[in-house]
Amino acid sequence: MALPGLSLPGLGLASTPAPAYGGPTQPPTEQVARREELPAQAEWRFEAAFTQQYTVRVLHGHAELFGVELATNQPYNLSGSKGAIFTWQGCQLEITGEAESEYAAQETEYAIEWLNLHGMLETARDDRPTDGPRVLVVGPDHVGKSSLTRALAARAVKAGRTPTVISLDPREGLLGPPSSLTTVTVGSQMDVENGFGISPISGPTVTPVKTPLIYHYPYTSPAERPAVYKALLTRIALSTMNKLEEEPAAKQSGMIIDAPGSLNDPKNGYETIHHLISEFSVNLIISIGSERLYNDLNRRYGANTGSDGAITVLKLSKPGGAIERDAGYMKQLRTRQIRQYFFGSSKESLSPHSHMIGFDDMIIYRAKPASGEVEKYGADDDDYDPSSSSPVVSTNATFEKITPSAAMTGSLIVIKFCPSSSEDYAVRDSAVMGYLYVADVDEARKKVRFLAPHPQRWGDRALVWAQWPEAVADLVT
Ligand SMILES: Nc1ncnc2c1ncn2[C@@H]1O[C@H](COP(=O)(O)OP(=O)(O)OP(=O)(O)O)[C@@H](O)[C@H]1O
Repeated sequence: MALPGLSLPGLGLASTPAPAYGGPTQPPTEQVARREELPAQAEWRFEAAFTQQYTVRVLHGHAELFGVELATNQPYNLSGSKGAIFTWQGCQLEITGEAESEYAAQETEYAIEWLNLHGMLETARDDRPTDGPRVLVVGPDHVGKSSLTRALAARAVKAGRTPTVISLDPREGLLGPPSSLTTVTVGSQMDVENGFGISPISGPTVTPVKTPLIYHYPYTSPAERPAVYKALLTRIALSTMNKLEEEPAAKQSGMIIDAPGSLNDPKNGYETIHHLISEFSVNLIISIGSERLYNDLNRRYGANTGSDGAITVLKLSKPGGAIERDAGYMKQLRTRQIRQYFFGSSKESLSPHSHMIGFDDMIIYRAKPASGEVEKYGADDDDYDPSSSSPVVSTNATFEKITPSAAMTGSLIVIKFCPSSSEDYAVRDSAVMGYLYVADVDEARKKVRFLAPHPQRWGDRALVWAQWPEAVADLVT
């Protein structure tokens, strides 16, 4: 079955240009630019829908978006984003377009807390050059954890460091589509519009390369398959630590781990937080937006010394501007991330390639849905042993082999580095080589047409049908 409107050059079908990035936006209309004067330590908070053209330009003074400085006189397209442009000394902005919400705010004490935290990390980096800070950011959903992570990384890069950012929320990808758990050492400044930008696993890039190592967690929440999630954490920690051992400057810069908000749950999340702390030898825990979580962690770790020394637990308040992103917005964000993976961003467009492969020439696995039994936290935890790489018992296998079907149309397929005949645990633990998009499944001719970032085939690798994130029907129009 072909996707409606599928007509991308390279897919062998009639050609019409596909949008290079993002979703469809409203046709540009004549927009009147307006000016906003921000006093010192104020911020311009905005929520622009994906369909709204929204551009901001700094006319005078200095301003930043989550730690990344905006260049004077350059227009930034902030369509489909929510955030705050902050100024330390005051600035004048020129704003063009409509937003769902926009206002100047002066309750910005959080910015000073974040700057102090950066100062504290800098001191730790200078005091212990061979052993940088290992920071875990935890808290409920929508309290600014990812924004803090981004701001700390941006400030560290500005200070000449190369921090490693570890993003562990399967609902939102970093340098990859949702379901990616990413570790990346950041050596160049982030982009105001596109954050961490585009990864080379998406295709050849011209901007300074940030090469991530990506693992795949095929469920929406760690609580769905805690043993699978924990096994991946162990794997990510090991690869990250090994990499940092070879790069003294990155090791000194340390790591910042952005944990999913769903871990803020004593019953279904705390055990995973403890596992995270131990696997990454975390020495600084930042708890945002939850007194209870802070107290629970402080009670357990505040006075403790781990194998590498003391663990500090700090509490930060939730920034006033951090807001809930509803299900509709998150779905659009996921679609945009998938689109960006194949087609690039506003800064840099990519050209994906088409591959037609017969059913018999590939082995595809599907992540088994978490059964009610496994969903209950701990039920599949008994066979989890972080110190061994032995397979999980077959009753708790993560994957099953499937025959391609039309139901896969519009989904992502994950190419793992391991061979297609690997054991269940090896497929689970293997890093991601890249993603494919299922453009079309011809059940009669037993062929699948994939969209891939690169022209060359991937050889004998395990392929995993990702049912999360959900299929995107209009990726190619
Ligand atoms: N000071 C601020 N002003 C305006 N918007 C903000 C501010 N801080 C964060 N936001 C926005 O609020 C939303 C939630 O923030 P963020 O993603 O950092 O939270 P989170 O705790 O990581 O959430 P989640 O756990 O759901 O990923 C984002 O859209 C972010 O851009």
